[in-house]
Amino acid sequence: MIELKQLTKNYGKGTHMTTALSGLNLSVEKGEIFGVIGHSGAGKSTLIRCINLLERPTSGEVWVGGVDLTSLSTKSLQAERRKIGMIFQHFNLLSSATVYDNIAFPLRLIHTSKSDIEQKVNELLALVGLEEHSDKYPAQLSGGQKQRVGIARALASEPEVLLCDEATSALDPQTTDSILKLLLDINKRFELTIVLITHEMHVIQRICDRVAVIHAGGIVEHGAVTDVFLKPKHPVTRDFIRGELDNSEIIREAMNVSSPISSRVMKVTFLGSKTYESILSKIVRETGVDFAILQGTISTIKDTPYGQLIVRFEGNPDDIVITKDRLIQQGLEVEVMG
Ligand SMILES: Nc1ncnc2c1ncn2[C@@H]1O[C@H](COP(=O)(O)OP(=O)(O)OP(=O)(O)O)[C@@H](O)[C@H]1O
Repeated sequence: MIELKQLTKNYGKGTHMTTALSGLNLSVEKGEIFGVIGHSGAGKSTLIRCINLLERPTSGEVWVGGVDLTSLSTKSLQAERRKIGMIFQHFNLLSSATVYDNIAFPLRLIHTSKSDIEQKVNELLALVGLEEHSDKYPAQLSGGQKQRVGIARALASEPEVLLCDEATSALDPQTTDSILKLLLDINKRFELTIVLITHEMHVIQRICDRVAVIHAGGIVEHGAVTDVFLKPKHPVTRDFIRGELDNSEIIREAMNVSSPISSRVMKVTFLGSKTYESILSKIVRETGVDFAILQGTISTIKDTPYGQLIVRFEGNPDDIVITKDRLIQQGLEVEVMG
């Protein structure tokens, strides 16, 4: 659906030049929710603004729905842009227009009839749960309500792609959750492809199918959220996950515990239905190894349950190896940490 090829964006010239994106490649499938995460200054905003050419790349190609946007005339680009909606961190609503008129705005631009506008805006108001607020002005709304208007406005021209530029960063956790639920709902209902940028891993964990980690203008790691989240490879990814699954301190302490018999610390990861099975207890009963759980998390990544335990196994060294092998045979991920 979206393909970015060798995308480079430089701001300024000569000694004042900043390279925001450097030969970046990225591919987003139709109907998925794709997250891009990165620290401040990594190039997230530049990247998302290049997808609808709000920012024109210095070089490279931007393919959306089989069309290279960088090759189009201004008029053709305007038509293609209608297929791409966008929402913003600070909502970007027209402050002097009512909720109704904000949502109607893109439809008036393309000369939609008054009755069609009325029907469409009412549908969208119901979709985002703002039927009661259509005559209010943005200043009379909460942050979450403003973002709902932003979403309704973005959907008015029935786009195939929705770009979300830090759409929940200005909202409190509860409101963030309700907006993320709404995005999930419209993704399913309209098979809408969603690309979002964020610096918050929990946003990715909650709704994204795949994720790319951006650092210094390039993608350093990408894949299914379950893979990237549970088996991070790049230091920047590990950095983001540290807040969610921090186990460095507890492992350091566990290493210092002196034990009369041999012991190994392992990270055991369960995914999907295995999260709820009693695999660990069955295996240690057979191998005769004891264990202490040093840390444990059970949560979900989008709809997929997962569990991650940091376990110290104690016993005969051969039996500990057999325990590890059996866990792997049962389809669990095991990483020996020390
Ligand atoms: N209009 C501009 N002129 C000059 N430099 C810019 C411009 N916009 C962005 N940059 C620079 O490009 C780099 C990437 O910025 P960008 O805003 O894309 O990063 P970001 O990951 O979105 O950061 P943040 O999360 O802080 O918004 C930064 O070094 C930034 O200073």
